[in-house]
Amino acid sequence: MILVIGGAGYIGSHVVKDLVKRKQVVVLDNLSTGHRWAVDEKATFVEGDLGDERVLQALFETYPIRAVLHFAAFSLVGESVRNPMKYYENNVAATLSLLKVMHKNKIEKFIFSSTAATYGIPDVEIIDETTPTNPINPYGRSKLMVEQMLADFATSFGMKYVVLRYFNAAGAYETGEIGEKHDPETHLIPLVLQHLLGVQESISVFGTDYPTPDGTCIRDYIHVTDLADAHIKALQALIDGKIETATYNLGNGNGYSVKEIIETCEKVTGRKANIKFAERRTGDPARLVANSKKIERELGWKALIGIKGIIQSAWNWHQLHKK
Ligand SMILES: NC(=O)c1ccc[n+]([C@@H]2O[C@H](COP(=O)([O-])OP(=O)(O)OC[C@H]3O[C@@H](n4cnc5c(N)ncnc54)[C@H](O)[C@@H]3O)[C@@H](O)[C@H]2O)c1
Ligand SMILES: O=c1ccn([C@@H]2O[C@H](COP(=O)(O)OP(=O)(O)O[C@H]3O[C@H](CO)[C@@H](O)[C@H](O)[C@H]3O)[C@@H](O)[C@H]2O)c(=O)[nH]1
Repeated sequence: MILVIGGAGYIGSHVVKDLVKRKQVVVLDNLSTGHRWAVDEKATFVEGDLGDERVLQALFETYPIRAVLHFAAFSLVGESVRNPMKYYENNVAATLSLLKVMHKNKIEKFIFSSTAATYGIPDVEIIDETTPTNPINPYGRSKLMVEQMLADFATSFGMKYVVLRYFNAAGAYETGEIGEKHDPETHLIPLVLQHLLGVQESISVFGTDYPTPDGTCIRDYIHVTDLADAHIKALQALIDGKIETATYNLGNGNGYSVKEIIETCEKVTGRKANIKFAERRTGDPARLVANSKKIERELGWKALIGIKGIIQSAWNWHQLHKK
């Protein structure tokens, strides 16, 4: 059985949908940002907090858990700058409780949702896993701290883990059952699409003076189903003993500026956006683009869906669930 913490959230619920086809799954989620309806009905659902050691102990005693996938976190760059305490408490302190209870129960296999935000402002165009980590906001630092704890737990306690550093997740499940629903929404692609559906009056571009060709921030967008596939492959490799510890980037390898994303959304939807140019958002690096060749080489994973497919699938989801 596999324990998925944060499995009611956007990325976690997509991984659960694919995982239940292969394994028995129990989801722990406190529903702080996730949704009960997003959890596949084949998974067992437990409502509870990651930081509650009694809840975790009960889970490990009740279910024969072989591995843990850990998605639960707060993950908004801007919010982390305004309220770092919230981030260190949930992302670091609560995760330490989890690792402690896992160690006590001799659960060794762990997959961790990390982020491109651990790299900060890299001095290379394309980021690989050897690029130095130097996060510039509390969110990125909170994720890097957990990565460092994992390395120490591996050295001292023999923990086996895979750190997956996602770049910008977007898109929805192909059946339209689940997709991205954050409240409030802060991510670029869903906000542009909600605007094009008439839910928001305009779309703001945060910063036009970045050192990029058109002055707006560049990101590498990765389809949530591609992310799910990476988790399935990483989990299997851990279970098979093919890898003991590893850190992988997960991106498409192509960067798109905020302006390019808005233009692609206009093309996919056939609608015109009302764009407002605004100040920079604190904590945003100018450019984050991945080299994900390491996981391709070692686990045979590759992103299959490009930017148009990502936006098309998100558009299908938003149209279906406008209300
Ligand atoms: N969305 C992205 O583009 C992106 C990119 C890089 C990394 N990540 C990481 O991926 C993970 C999932 O992101 P997401 O976009 O799906 O976020 P999300 O907010 O949709 O999902 C997080 C889930 O964790 C749950 N949760 C949070 N704190 C909890 C706690 N203390 N106890 C139990 N459950 C708790 C929430 O209720 C939610 O269901 C996060 O760790 C995030 O940092 C996301
Ligand atoms: O209304 C908006 C919203 C966003 N942006 C910009 O669009 C880009 C992408 O922003 P967003 O979609 O909010 O994603 P990021 O801030 O890049 O962060 C996401 O991607 C990171 C990995 O790169 C993850 O770690 C985070 O959890 C996840 O929220 C940034 O330059 C934003 O400033 C706008 O210009 N207008």
